[in-house]
Amino acid sequence: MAAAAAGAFSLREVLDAFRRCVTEQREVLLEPYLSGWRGLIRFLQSLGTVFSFISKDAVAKVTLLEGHCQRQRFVSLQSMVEQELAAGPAALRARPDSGCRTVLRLHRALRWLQLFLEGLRSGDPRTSVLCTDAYDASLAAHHPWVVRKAARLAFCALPSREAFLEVMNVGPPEEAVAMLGEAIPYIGDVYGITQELFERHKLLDLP
Ligand SMILES: CCCCCCCC/C=C\CCCCCCCC(=O)N[C@@H](COP(=O)(O)O)[C@H](O)/C=C/CCCCCCCCCCCCC
Repeated sequence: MAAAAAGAFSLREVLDAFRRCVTEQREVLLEPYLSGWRGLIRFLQSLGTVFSFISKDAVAKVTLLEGHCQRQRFVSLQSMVEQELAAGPAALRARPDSGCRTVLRLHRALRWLQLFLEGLRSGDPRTSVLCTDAYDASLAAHHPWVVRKAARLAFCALPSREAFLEVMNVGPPEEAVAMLGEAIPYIGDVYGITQELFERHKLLDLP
């Protein structure tokens, strides 16, 4: 039985989802994008209640996007941006539930993930420090003081590097590290395409 079907986290399945995201035309497909996020959230939920304020926010954002995809038949990030912008940039900026503003939050979190996985791969055993550094270089600037405080406190409860490598469910630590090396470029690719798309449409500061 696949690890995901059994409810366990599998880095392989997250990697596969992000690999499936990017088409030959460099479009980002939303179904595998959200599937990758669901896999990551499963992992976060397994870390315990101290992280539940983070996982609840991530679940809410993925659920909102799934609803948009079903109702508006969005297939790719590019089609979502195009359709939501059709009403004009001002109308889009006024919408608190738009797909674009919601993807932007996950997009910033994807940068956090990329930096954190690079840190794990580097061999540095200080997971809390790695996580805080990645957070400070990505999401922190977009969060109010109280969220930054709560997030940094939660990072102190992170498991050790060995535990992270084990929970990836890909075998011995050296294989887990190799898989990190495989996964990071796919995540970086999705991040880069999204960043360029949002930059081009001036959507990087959607309120
Ligand atoms: C083997 C290694 C695997 C690593 C797997 C990591 C799994 C991480 C899974 C999910 C990451 C969390 C994604 C959080 C999305 C946050 C989006 C956001 O910025 N939301 C804020 C703004 O939203 P709006 O109010 O504008 O709608 C919202 O205010 C946030 C609230 C919650 C706090 C978010 C803190 C984010 C910290 C990210 C690091 C997660 C640490 C996980 C440790 C493994």
